[in-house]
Amino acid sequence: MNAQAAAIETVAGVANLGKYYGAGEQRVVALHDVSVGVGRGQFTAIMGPSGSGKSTLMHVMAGLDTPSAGQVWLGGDEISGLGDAELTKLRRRRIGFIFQAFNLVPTLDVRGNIMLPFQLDGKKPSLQEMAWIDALLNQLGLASRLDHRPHELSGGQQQRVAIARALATKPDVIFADEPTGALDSRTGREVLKLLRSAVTNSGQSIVMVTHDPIAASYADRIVFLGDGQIVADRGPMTAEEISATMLNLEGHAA
Ligand SMILES: Nc1ncnc2c1ncn2[C@@H]1O[C@H](COP(=O)(O)OP(=O)(O)OP(=O)(O)O)[C@@H](O)[C@H]1O
Repeated sequence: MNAQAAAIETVAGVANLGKYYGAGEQRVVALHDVSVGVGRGQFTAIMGPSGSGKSTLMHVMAGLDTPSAGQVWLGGDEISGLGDAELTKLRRRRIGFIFQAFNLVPTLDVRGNIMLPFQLDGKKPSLQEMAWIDALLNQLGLASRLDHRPHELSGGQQQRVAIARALATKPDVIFADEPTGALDSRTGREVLKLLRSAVTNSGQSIVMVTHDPIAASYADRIVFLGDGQIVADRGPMTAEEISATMLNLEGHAA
């Protein structure tokens, strides 16, 4: 893949990415020569067996970790080579995160958690941004919970707060790491529908790491990793087709 072309057509991408840990006998190749671009306004799932490099790829794409080799792009900007301070600013302004464990601030209520990205960036939301946040709160069924702290909410409600927080700033891309991993299957499906709707109805770009075939079946595209490399890159698939592909990959790895 041509890195420059990827930068023009994609909202986030990596070119010839390598991530290595340790040296000599201890050397672990987490990712080797991975090139992939994530489409703007698309829901992309990253799947693969345990240890295949999913989290590492997500962390490097999101500027949470630095590459050992290759380039990383966010929109038209190369972010590989940026220092910690610049990466922190970039993550605050241009990237949203949704984690398996929700990662809400326990001492802040729902409103405080959703406003956090603005606060950390030292700015007040504009009137337009406030209107968008109000619409999100209504859509996510959180309007009557604004004064509640995370421990007063169910897991599904907490994840909805995390989704609202991620969507509030309309980031270039949202990275979701096993967003349904801590939820029962019914609540998990509700969360997946919300993510799907953010892509379909609001044009948000989402990259989701998961090993749940049902979660990945909500995506427009599924990138399969095996042993630190991309082994398949597909359009939408059913959960059954995804399970079969995973079994095949795990069979090869065994
Ligand atoms: N800090 C580290 N030091 C050494 N090796 C690491 C480190 N982080 C990850 N690895 C190794 O890199 C490889 C990829 O790990 P990664 O966590 O990206 O996989 P994964 O596909 O997300 O796995 P899982 O589904 O189990 O979370 C694994 O072999 C892992 O042991």
